[in-house]
Amino acid sequence: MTPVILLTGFLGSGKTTLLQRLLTDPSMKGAAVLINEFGEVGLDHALLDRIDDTVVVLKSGCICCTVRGEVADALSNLHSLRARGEIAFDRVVIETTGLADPYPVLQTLTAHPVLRSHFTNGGVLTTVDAVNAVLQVEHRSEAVRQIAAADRIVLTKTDLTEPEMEQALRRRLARINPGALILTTEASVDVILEGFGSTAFANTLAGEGGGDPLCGPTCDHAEHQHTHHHDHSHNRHHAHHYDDALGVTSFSLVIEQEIDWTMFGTWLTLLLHKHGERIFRVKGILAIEGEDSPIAIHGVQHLVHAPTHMANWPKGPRQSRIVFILEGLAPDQIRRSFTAFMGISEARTAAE
Ligand SMILES: Nc1nc2c(ncn2[C@@H]2O[C@H](COP(=O)(O)OP(=O)(O)OP(=O)(O)O)[C@@H](O)[C@H]2O)c(=O)[nH]1
Repeated sequence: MTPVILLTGFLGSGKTTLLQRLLTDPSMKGAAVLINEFGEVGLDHALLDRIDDTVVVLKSGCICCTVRGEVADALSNLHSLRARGEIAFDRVVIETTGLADPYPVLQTLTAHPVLRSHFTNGGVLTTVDAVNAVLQVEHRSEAVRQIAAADRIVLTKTDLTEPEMEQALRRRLARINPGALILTTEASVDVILEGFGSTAFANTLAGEGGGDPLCGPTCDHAEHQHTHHHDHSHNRHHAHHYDDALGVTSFSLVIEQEIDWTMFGTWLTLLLHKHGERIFRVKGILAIEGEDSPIAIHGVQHLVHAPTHMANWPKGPRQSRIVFILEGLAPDQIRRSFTAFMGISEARTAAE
C-alpha cells in the first residue's frame, strides 16, 4: 500500500512553500506529487522546481471542487505507470487548492474500488496562516474543515505575528481539532513529517474511519459532497468564474505590456489595504520593465508578501498574469483600477 499525504490549507497559507521544503527531505525523494492547481497561471507548479513524470498538475478549473474524479484518475494512472516499470514512487503527496474540502479526497482513497487496494491515507497536513487565520476561520467554512481534517497543523507566518496572537490562535485551533499536533514552519522537515506517510501511521488512521467530523451521524456524505460541489455555475462564457454557493469570484488579469515595478507595488498595496478583507488571494507572474526573468508576487487578504525572482518563464507567452480570488468585488473594478493607476490601456480579464 502506498501512503498518500494530503497537504491542505486555506488560500495563500503556505502549502506550496511547505511542499518545496518537504520535497528536499531524503524521505520524500521517492514521492509522487499531485498539485490541484487553480487557474491558468500555473504558479505553484512553476515554483516547485521539480518537473518530471511524478509531478502531476490537476487543473480543476474550479477553486472549490476537489475534482475527486481527477484525483482518482491521476492516482490510477500513476499506479499503472509504476506497474509497467515506467516510473517509481513510494508515496504520494496531494496539494489541494486553498478552497478545497479535504474530505472527498480522503473518501476517494477509502471508497474507490481500485485505489483502495493500492493507496492508503498517509496523513493530513494542514497549513494555517497565523496572520489571516482568525478572519478565515470566522468567515470560511472550508478553512474550518481543513483544520478539522488535520493530523498535523503547520502554523505559517509566525515570523509576522506577535506571540500573544499565536497563542490565541493555537487555542482556537485546539478547540476545532484537539487531536492535531500543532507545529510551526520553524520545525524541521524531519519533525513535520515524523511518522507521516509510513504504513504504521496509516494503520493508526485506519481505525478512525476517515469520517467527516463536520457531518452529522446521518449525513449521506456522498450526496452531501455532490450537492456541495455542483450547486454552482461553471459558466465558461464569462470572463470570470462565479461560484454561487461560496460567493467567490475568480479571474485573472492578463497584461501584455511590461510593468513598472514601483507603480505596481504601490497599486497592490493600496488595493489590499482598501479591499483586503474581500481579496482572499492574489498571485501572479509579472513581466517587469528591465527584468529578463519573471517576478512572482503573492498577496493574502491585507498582506503583501515579498516578491521572488523565478528562474525562467513557464511555457506559454511572456505576459503578466495575475490571479485574483475574491468576494463581492467585480473583476472589471479591479481591471479599471489597475489600468487607471498604472497608465496601461490594455489589460484584459480572463476566465479561471
Ligand atoms: N513570512 C512568511 N511568508 C510565508 C510563510 N509561508 C509562506 N509564506 C509566503 O506566503 C505566500 C503564499 O505562499 P504559498 O506557498 O504560495 O501559499 P499556498 O497555500 O500554496 O497558496 P495557494 O496555492 O494560492 O492557496 C508566498 O509569498 C510565501 O513566500 C512563512 O512562514 N512566513
